[in-house]
Amino acid sequence: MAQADIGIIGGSGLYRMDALTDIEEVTVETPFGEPSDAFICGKLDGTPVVFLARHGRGHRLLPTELPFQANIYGMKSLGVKYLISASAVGSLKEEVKPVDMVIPDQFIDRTKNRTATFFGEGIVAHIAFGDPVCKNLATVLGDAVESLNLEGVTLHRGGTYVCMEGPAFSTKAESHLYRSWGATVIGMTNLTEAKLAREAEIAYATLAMATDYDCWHPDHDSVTVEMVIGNLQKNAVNAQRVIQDVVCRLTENPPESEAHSALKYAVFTPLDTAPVATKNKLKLILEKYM
Ligand SMILES: CSC[C@H]1O[C@H](OP(=O)(O)O)[C@H](O)[C@@H]1O
Ligand SMILES: Nc1ncnc2[nH]cnc12
Repeated sequence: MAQADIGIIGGSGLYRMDALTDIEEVTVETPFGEPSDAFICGKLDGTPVVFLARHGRGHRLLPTELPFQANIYGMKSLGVKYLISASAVGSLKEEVKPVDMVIPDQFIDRTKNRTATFFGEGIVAHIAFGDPVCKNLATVLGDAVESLNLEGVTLHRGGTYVCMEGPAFSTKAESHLYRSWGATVIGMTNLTEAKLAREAEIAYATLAMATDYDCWHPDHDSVTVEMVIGNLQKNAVNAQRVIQDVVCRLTENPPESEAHSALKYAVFTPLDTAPVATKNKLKLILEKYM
């Protein structure tokens, strides 16, 4: 099976990477069910990468329906060590305008209906998640954005991403509440992915691209899909340029990441007495500690 150190998950609007060459579609079977779509393995300027359309090609899956565990497990099984998420978000701050890019360094969990761990069934682990994003990967991502000087795009390094369940957008009361908490952007996917990536010891960072001002903004009564789609295409073009640049930087200088040893002190259950079936299910993730 193809292997790559770098994975890319494309969110709303980003369903393919135009610059990929030597493409091979890989279907991965996982103990956590079917991933969102086939993994698109290929090369970006000569570097092997894996791309996955988060909602599937054709955008078929609701945020709640996303097979987060299978997607991250699939990336792990393809050898991914650095995972970049490209995502559409609503802006919760005046200064973050639509088409701006934010590289969040924190998340607030407002999800209600999804599984955000690989563990359970006899094996307990608690990963550290105080810094949920890989700082070094986020720095490389920010440097890539900065170097490109994209027209009309301001980069915001750091910020808090509220992850809501969806699929409906927020009420005004919720949107104002999140602003009062000092949050920067809102989306429906990245916190769940970041947790699972950390459990799988994959460094994770998000390129969040604003599509709208959510519903708090006095000039916008409600968020509409029309509003979001208007900016998605521009964001998808920009995201591809950023990703190409990031891949080049990661190839030249792969950063260290604390995520790569996240499980070292996280597993509470003695593995020698843990259920064999669960050990087998988690072998890919726990192998180096067994
Ligand atoms: C199409 S607007 C709402 C949708 O867009 C974002 O998806 P993603 O994070 O995959 O880019 C947001 O989280 C919602 O799922
Ligand atoms: N306003 C918003 N709320 C949640 N997810 C979003 N994705 C894009 N815009 C969003």
